[in-house]
Formats: sequence, structure tokens, C-alpha cells
Amino acid sequence: MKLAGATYMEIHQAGGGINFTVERTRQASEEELFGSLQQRLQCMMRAGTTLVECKSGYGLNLETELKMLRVIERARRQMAVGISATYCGAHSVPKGKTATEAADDIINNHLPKLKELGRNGQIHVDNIDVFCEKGVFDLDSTRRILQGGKDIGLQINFHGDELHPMKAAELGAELGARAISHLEEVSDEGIAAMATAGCSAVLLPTTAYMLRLKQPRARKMLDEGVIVALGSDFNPNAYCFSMPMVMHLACVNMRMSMPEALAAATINAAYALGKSHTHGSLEVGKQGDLIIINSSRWEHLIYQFGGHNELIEYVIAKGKAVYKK
Ligand SMILES: N=CN[C@@H](CCC(=O)O)C(=O)O
Repeated sequence: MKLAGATYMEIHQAGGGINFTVERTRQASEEELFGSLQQRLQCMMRAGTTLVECKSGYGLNLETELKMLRVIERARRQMAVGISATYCGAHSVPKGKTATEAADDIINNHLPKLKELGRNGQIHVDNIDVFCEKGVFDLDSTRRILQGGKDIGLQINFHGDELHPMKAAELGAELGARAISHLEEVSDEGIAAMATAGCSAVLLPTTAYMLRLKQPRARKMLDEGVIVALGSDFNPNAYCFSMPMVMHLACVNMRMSMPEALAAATINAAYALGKSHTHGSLEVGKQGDLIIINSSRWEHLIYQFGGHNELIEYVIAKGKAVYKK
């Protein structure tokens, strides 16, 4: 449908997209989910990623959201890659519920359970996410859910202004969001509010490319002083493991310079996860995450589109080689 020109929401409304993945995720065992997560994280590490945000959001009911978060927790404990865990129970409105009912369920049942499991050390969740979009969660439901997450100590890091202008950026700035992702349809006022609030913009060039959306206005955001980060948006709709390719697309399609793309994929991405005190740059006191490439110039990592497999010799996390070509 997508290649033939259907829009993201047409596919979603026809039962594809998130709804399709929700059905499969509900059916999958924890072991199966862990196996696929492990394999995908290894692919990301080989492409140079040492810290990654992993989201739930394909369960929607409490039982499956918790299953996803347990799988993420297991990866966080067992794997060399750093993980920031995001609860995204408001990724879509579950069948049989209205958005208001789904928001009530999240606030009254999901969030208290997350708080309890966090307190007794069973799972660690860092961030809360909502898909704030026309036909999914409106601004009011988004506000209630994000505020509920903030009240239990989660950082706000949510989907906003992707397919329609929603005033999500303005809302995020008001709520003290750490980051908002997508932002293809952000308003000028939203950009100004994000800059003032220190709310970072997580731009996702693969999504704009694969959904044939207009590009987010990276240049305007940078000029206005927004902290611009880049993400791969790895999900069934944008299957890309490679941050070097994401940086390349950001330079070509969003007109970012190579140093801007590098900063966006490292220190600013760490900021978007509240981790820039430990990650994102090589500084005394931070953990030693770096890659070693076989090239006379670092720019080749971006310039050679899809060339990272050849270029990356070592990936080092916390000072230890986690991948060697
Ligand atoms: N836009 C909503 N969420 C995801 C896509 C999820 C899916 O289609 O499975 C995103 O960030 O791109």
C-alpha cells in the first residue's frame, strides 16, 4: 500500500501499520521478542550505535506493554549497548476504546503499575511517549498522559507535529519535555517555544524519506537555537539500523552540515535522552563510547552512503571493544 502511494494514516486506518504489529506482538512470547531485539541491537552496534532508545508501544494493553518493557529491561541488563527505555502505551488507540478511555486506562492503571515495578527494581523506565496526532491522541489526551508520566518521574519524549500541525511543540515546551520527535509540521511558534524551553527536536530523516513526507525544518530549528538531535526511528515502518545513513540523509535532505549532523547524532541525541553528562562526547568523566574508522577523514562516515560496514573497524562501549570488523 505504501509503495503504491497510500498515506501513513490510510494504512493505519485499514488495520495495517501499528495495529498490525500490535496483534503480532500480543501473540509473541517474551523469548521471541528478546531474540529479535537482541539481533536488531547487534546490527545497530555494528553500525556504530552505543546508546539507543527502545520503546514499548506495540502492546497497548497493560499486559503486553509490560511484556515489552520486561524484554527491554533484559536487554538493558545483558547487552553491551546502553538502553534508555520508553513507555509508549499511547502509541495508538486500542480497538474498542476511545482516545479518552485509553488515556484514562493509562493514567489509572498503566502508570501506577510502572511506578510500582520501578520502585521494586523489576523494570527501569526512563521516558514517556505519546503519538500526538490527528485521529490518534489529541492535544488534551496527550497532555493528561504526559503529565501523568512526569508525575511518576518519567522524562517526556514524545511524537509531535508529524503528519498534521497539532501544537505539540508548544505543549512539549510548556510541560518541560526533554524531547519531541518528528516535527515535520511544527509551527514557527512551536520552534521558538522549544528553543526557549531547551526542549530538543529529534529529527528522523528515514521516516520523511520512506513516507515521502515533507522534511522537518532543521535549518530553521538550528538557526533559532533548538537543540537538534537525529534518530533512526527504527520501527516496522522505517527499517534502518544505521545512524551513518541517517546523518547522510540529514545532510542531503535537511541541509544540515556534516559537523551539525555529527553533533545531532551524538551529544544532542544523548541530551534528548537526558544522558549528555555521561554520553555523546569524549570528555573526562564520561564513559568511553567511540568508534574507530579506517579513513583519513571522519566525514567519510557520512559521505559514503551505506559504506559504514566497510569503514567501521571497532565499536567501543564503556572503553571495551564490543565489535571488531
Ligand atoms: N508515528 C508513529 N510511530 C512510529 C511508527 C510506528 C509504526 O508505524 O509501526 C514512528 O515514530 O515513526
